[in-house]
Amino acid sequence: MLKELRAMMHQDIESILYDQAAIQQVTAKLGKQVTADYQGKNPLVICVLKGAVLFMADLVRQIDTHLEMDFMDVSSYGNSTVSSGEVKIVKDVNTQIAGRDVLIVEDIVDTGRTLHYLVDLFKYRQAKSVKICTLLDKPATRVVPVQVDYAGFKVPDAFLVGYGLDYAERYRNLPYIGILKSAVYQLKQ
Ligand SMILES: O=P(O)(O)OC[C@H]1O[C@H](OP(=O)(O)OP(=O)(O)O)[C@H](O)[C@@H]1O
Ligand SMILES: Nc1nc2[nH]cnc2c(=O)[nH]1
Repeated sequence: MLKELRAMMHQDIESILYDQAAIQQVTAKLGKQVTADYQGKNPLVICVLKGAVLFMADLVRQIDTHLEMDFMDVSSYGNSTVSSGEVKIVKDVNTQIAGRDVLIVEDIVDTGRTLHYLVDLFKYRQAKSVKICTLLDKPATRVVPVQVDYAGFKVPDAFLVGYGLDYAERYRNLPYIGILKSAVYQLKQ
């Protein structure tokens, strides 16, 4: 049953960009960089739900310093492949931000709106520092500027799913990252 569902989801994928091995390799590299930069700092590592949850789980296991974790749920795409332009907080963090070294963990930076909003928010809350670690960076579609401190892969201008990334809440559980066939969403938008 699980295999059949996986095969059905796979039929909607145009091509696989990064398989599990590639994701694991780049995550280990990012973990080493973060480890080196945050020695003795006890960073507050904030996962941006829902897309970044798988990356966060793998990344923190590659970071070799004390750290704290928190989770923020923000959304701007709904069931569309196009940003609504409005970032909505669905769930805020529970931790006091003032004085903390904040590391935001994202699955993808696309228009940059989500991260621009979050960086401003954490600076307003007087974080000591705010940095961004994203698995995927799509620079061609940037609308607002964002300084990405750690990036796994630079990706082309295509709608990606898998390994946490969804279309209409589907495909997050694919173990790889692929380009979604446009036929899947063209009729629905
Ligand atoms: O750079 P941007 O254009 O703002 O896009 C990036 C954001 O879009 C996705 O989240 P989405 O709003 O789809 O919510 P989700 O993580 O719950 O899927 C992704 O997880 C990022 O948070
Ligand atoms: N699933 C998914 N969500 C996104 N949010 C911003 N860009 C993307 C993308 O390419 N795929």
